[in-house]
Amino acid sequence: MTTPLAKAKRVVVKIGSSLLTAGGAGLDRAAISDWVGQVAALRAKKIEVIVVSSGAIAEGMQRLGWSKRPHAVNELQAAAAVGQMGLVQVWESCFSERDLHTAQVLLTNADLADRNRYLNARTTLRTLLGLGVIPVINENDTVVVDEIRFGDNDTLAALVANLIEADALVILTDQAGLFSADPRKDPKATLVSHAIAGEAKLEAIAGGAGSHVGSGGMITKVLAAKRAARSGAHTAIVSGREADVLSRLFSGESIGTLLEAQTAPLAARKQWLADHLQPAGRITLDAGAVKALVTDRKSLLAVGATAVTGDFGRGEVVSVLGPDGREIARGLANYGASDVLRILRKPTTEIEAILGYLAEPELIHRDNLVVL
Ligand SMILES: Nc1ncnc2c1ncn2[C@@H]1O[C@H](COP(=O)(O)OP(=O)(O)O)[C@@H](O)[C@H]1O
Ligand SMILES: N[C@@H](CCC(=O)OP(=O)(O)O)C(=O)O
Repeated sequence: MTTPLAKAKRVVVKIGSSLLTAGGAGLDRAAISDWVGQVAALRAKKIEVIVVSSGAIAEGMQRLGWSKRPHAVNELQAAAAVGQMGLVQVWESCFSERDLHTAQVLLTNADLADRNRYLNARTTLRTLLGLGVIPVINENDTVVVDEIRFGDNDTLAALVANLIEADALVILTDQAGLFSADPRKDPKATLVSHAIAGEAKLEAIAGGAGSHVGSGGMITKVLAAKRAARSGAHTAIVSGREADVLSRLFSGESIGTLLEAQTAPLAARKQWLADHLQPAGRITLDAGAVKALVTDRKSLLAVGATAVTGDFGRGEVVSVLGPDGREIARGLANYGASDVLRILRKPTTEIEAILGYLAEPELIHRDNLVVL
């Protein structure tokens, strides 16, 4: 039986730090050259590939002679800046040996959180793919501080899969896949070969932190699969050391863990909303408004909003909370925070008299709202 990956036409391949640097010992050029050969074979089969490559910090540490990963953000940033040079040099030279062009794309959370920059990134990546170039993406570590970093590239890779509407996300790591428990700690752990992305039990078994070289561990991979599934992408978590791993995966062979996407793809706009990592504010609703949004699939009206926090402007993404404070939806606010405050609990017919204008009858229109 072949897996759904046999039909993939556009894929994101994420390679973790521990693999790329052979556990922290410096970039593993032979391994990179081998993956590049496999990517070239996929391209020859007309499969578009984007690589998300970690390893800048690990390579930077190696170059600077640091044996322990620093905690200070400025040191991590310095190591990333040093290491990124080595990382792209190796990717570039390995791809050019196979007559393929590469492009370095460094992204931050803020780039994907801003609609304009998100659209720019999407257009650029699509253009590169159209030109037959292999984009090599990493987080732009030097310009982000801890609170706004992705920190692990699993999340970034999932967002890239959403961004370009990939059919599949492959996460190459140092384990054979997702196990029933951390195999470093539990020798009896068994491989989960197939599951539905987003199943709650996956998060429970992936709880442990990662290796000392990588940062996310399995939990970020399982969450990345959930995120990727929102735009219909299946995720494979698999050992990068498996021979011909990419070629075999995309021939439909079952290797490692396949976390299948079941949900129909959301419209691109809604997907962007769902992936917004840092909404600019929060609007709390009463129970009636929660029902209108979740059950009746309606727009949000001011009459059902009871509180607002944050300093957002019209058109910005806000998080929508139920009376218990749990996030239930995200959407684009039709009014800025200070105006929302003035029209809380007010019927639509009173908005113009209170604010002196009526931007839209709804606080958030259904088309700009995604229930989580
Ligand atoms: N249930 C699990 N199955 C497999 N690996 C697990 C699990 N829970 C925790 N891990 C750990 O996650 C590590 C992989 O994460 P990480 O070190 O961040 O890798 P990468 O650099 O590839 O992102 C594994 O080496 C393993 O020790
Ligand atoms: N942007 C960072 C990646 C951080 C990281 O450790 O990611 P990962 O190994 O995928 O868990 C780097 O290049 O070092």
